[in-house]
Amino acid sequence: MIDVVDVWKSYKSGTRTVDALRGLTCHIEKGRFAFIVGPSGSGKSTLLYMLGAVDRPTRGEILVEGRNLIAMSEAEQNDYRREKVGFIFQSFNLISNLSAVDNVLIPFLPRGVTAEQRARAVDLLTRVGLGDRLDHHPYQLSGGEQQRVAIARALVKQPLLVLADEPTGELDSKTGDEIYRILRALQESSDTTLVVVTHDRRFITPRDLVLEIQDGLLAGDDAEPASPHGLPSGVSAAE
Ligand SMILES: Nc1ncnc2c1ncn2[C@@H]1O[C@H](COP(=O)(O)OP(=O)(O)OP(=O)(O)O)[C@@H](O)[C@H]1O
Repeated sequence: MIDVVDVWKSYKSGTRTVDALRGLTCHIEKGRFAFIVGPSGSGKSTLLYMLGAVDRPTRGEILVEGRNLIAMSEAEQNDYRREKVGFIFQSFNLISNLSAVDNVLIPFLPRGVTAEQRARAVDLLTRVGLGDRLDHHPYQLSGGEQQRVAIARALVKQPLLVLADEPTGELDSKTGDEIYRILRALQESSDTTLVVVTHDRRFITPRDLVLEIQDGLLAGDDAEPASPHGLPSGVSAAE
């Protein structure tokens, strides 16, 4: 479902160029729980945001269900992000003057919310354990509860892909466990593909895909030319 082929991302800062990704190739099957791990500065978030068409690679291809994100126009990329991708951020990014249910409905606000969409938002909030907090505002919710609202918001449009950047980074470890339990339950009950950047490997199970990044490449790919074919050696999938 997702094919990343020989992707480079270079940032210019002053006279220096930083190659955040250096010809990275990987494959993520539909419905997988995939973790992007690796040292700080290795390119994890850069890869995640490329998958969400938040930014364009300098070179390479990113195919999502056969469509090349890089060849899309700005308008097509906006549609892709709006319709196909749910984002979960470390800092929740809720709107403070909206209730929990209205925060979940944010993706639909520009075009008007239907009764079916509202019902889906209420159902998702109930499934993440916030059925009795629908009208609470973010300041009335704990960090873990706010992240649960953000998870419901990411899933309400039934996206193809959910991208999470350190979703438990601002939470204590017990709350973090709870967030991963919820993410996993929601992911297993749908065919959504979930890609999570994390420093915390506690949540990885043998069923998950682990993309280990080092220096802008999958670990182990350093000595090899990036190839659009074959299984990159940094991919481990214990199935
Ligand atoms: N907008 C930017 N401009 C210049 N350099 C950038 C930019 N974004 C990222 N970089 C650089 O690209 C490299 C990879 O950054 P990235 O954020 O993807 O790493 P990361 O693995 O997610 O790190 P962390 O775990 O610390 O969040 C780093 O050297 C970073 O400084």
